[in-house]
Amino acid sequence: MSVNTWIIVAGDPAIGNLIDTARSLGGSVSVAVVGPRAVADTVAAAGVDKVVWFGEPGAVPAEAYATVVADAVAAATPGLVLAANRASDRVLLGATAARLQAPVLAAVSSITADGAGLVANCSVFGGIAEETVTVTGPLALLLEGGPVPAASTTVPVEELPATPLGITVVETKPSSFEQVDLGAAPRVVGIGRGLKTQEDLALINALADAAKAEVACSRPVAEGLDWLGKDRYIGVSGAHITPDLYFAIGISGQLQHMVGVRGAKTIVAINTDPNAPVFKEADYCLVGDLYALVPALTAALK
Ligand SMILES: Cc1cc2nc3c(=O)[nH]c(=O)nc-3n(C[C@H](O)[C@H](O)[C@H](O)COP(=O)(O)OP(=O)(O)OC[C@H]3O[C@@H](n4cnc5c(N)ncnc54)[C@H](O)[C@@H]3O)c2cc1C
Repeated sequence: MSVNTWIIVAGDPAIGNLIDTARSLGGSVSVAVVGPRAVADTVAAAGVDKVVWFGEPGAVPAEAYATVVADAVAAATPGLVLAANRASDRVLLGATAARLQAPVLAAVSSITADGAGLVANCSVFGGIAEETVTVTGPLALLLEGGPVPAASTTVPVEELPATPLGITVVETKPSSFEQVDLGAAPRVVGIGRGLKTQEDLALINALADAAKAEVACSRPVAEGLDWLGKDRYIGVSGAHITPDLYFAIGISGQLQHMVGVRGAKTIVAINTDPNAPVFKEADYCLVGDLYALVPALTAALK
């Protein structure tokens, strides 16, 4: 059984993982885009079959398009609707699922189609257990976005006239931390409580620059120590990432952290404790002091 899928995008075209998931089910892959035209153009070149775009949003937040997106996607009667696990995307997916009377699942590790419907494996209790569910009607899934793929073909962007709901952005103030979308990063350097001072983040930033990576952290570094923004911590209550390469540096590797990096293709861990749990899940285990190993790695990468 093949399944026709719609992907909903609210301003961030990082949907590589969603396209792979949709393609694995064999049906058509269509995308509904809310946001600037450039986002629709990027998605149209990412290896999908159809892209619809709801026009320039101006000062209107993506959430204002919830009903028009829900109506357009529901009219196509998809078997599956996907969105990346980001704030605005979640709102649009929820509205569409309600319109389709479809259940919404999050933390899904795999999805397949059999003769009767869809079968999803979902991680539950913070990754301690996995639940298998079957769904006979349409289904909506929240997944990690993944880097946007570059495909060889581009499809035309179809513009749909849309009247958004009455919400307007009147002011935007930047937070004191630089925002980051870890889900779209191909390489991530994660730092934990093995770092002694905030000033020592300079070592981590230098490695990230050399590796062309984003900097992330364990939860205590962002909540408690407050050395990095809360959008930079990874784990069950933080970001779930799917990079090609993840460095776990001075991170013990507790379950609550590791469930956020299980989608990483390669994990390199640095820890002074040879029995640190992180080494059970790492592909490359460097037992040693981060203050010696990180500068050495940075120099080697340069
Ligand atoms: C409900 C709940 C939700 C949670 N959600 C999250 C979450 O989403 N994300 C998350 O990260 N955590 C989460 N936690 C916290 C989690 O359980 C761990 O406490 C946390 O991940 C530990 O962070 P850490 O590895 O940085 O620190 P630690 O566990 O203190 O580990 C520090 C590590 O650094 C090593 N080290 C020390 N010095 C050096 C050195 N010089 N060189 C190299 N290595 C060194 C140590 O050997 C140690 O392994 C959650 C906890 C709860 C209860």
